[in-house]
Amino acid sequence: MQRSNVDVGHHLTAAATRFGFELEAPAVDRLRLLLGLWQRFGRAFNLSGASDEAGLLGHVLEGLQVVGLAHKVGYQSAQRWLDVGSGAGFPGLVIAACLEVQVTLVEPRERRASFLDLAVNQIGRRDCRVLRGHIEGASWRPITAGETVVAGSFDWASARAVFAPEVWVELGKRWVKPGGVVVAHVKAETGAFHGEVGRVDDERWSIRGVRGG
Ligand SMILES: C[S@@+](CC[C@H](N)C(=O)[O-])C[C@H]1O[C@@H](n2cnc3c(N)ncnc32)[C@H](O)[C@@H]1O
Repeated sequence: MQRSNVDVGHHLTAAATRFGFELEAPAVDRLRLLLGLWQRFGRAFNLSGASDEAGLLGHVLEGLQVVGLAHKVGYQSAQRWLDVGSGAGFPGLVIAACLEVQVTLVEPRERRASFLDLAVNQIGRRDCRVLRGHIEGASWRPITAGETVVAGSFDWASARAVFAPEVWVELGKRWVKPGGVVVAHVKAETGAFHGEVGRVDDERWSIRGVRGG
């Protein structure tokens, strides 16, 4: 079923309210723009997963849970956020659309990284950057020479569907500063992680924040 723009905006703002924050009009506009880009370019850039609006909205809503966690735990503008294995931009592009944090989106695959570049520019977030390469433990293996990313330098780190959650929580702690927060996506029934500082739940997925040492 095709929703009107009004419906989509209402759906997004209602979800944000459910996740404990107010989604402002510029963020709604950016998310609408992104939904258009995912639908238009999904096939050409080989972005895996849903390309219909209902499926995409599911991914966006899970990203809004992450934004809700950032509000709940307490983020500050201009903080540095690392999103590993962004793929089509989940949750990295949703974060860039909603929060005034500097997002570094890491994605090894060329066409996906090109799409992320395009999308970051289209939503007017040129302060965010897209890097092609792999995160391996606390090491960075670049594909594009000269691009660096330094372990222990981020305030927040997320990775959805890239590593097993318990592996990611330990790995992510190496990428955040002391006191930084690692964001994990887990099934709702998963027990609390050691050092967990907040969670935002929906029916299927639970987003957890774990404080780095
Ligand atoms: C299953 S997709 C998930 C994409 C997105 N996070 C999402 O939830 O839709 C995993 C992505 O992680 C990337 N990836 C895999 N291993 C990686 C690594 N070691 N460092 C950075 N990215 C990685 C892949 O290229 C792929 O785009």
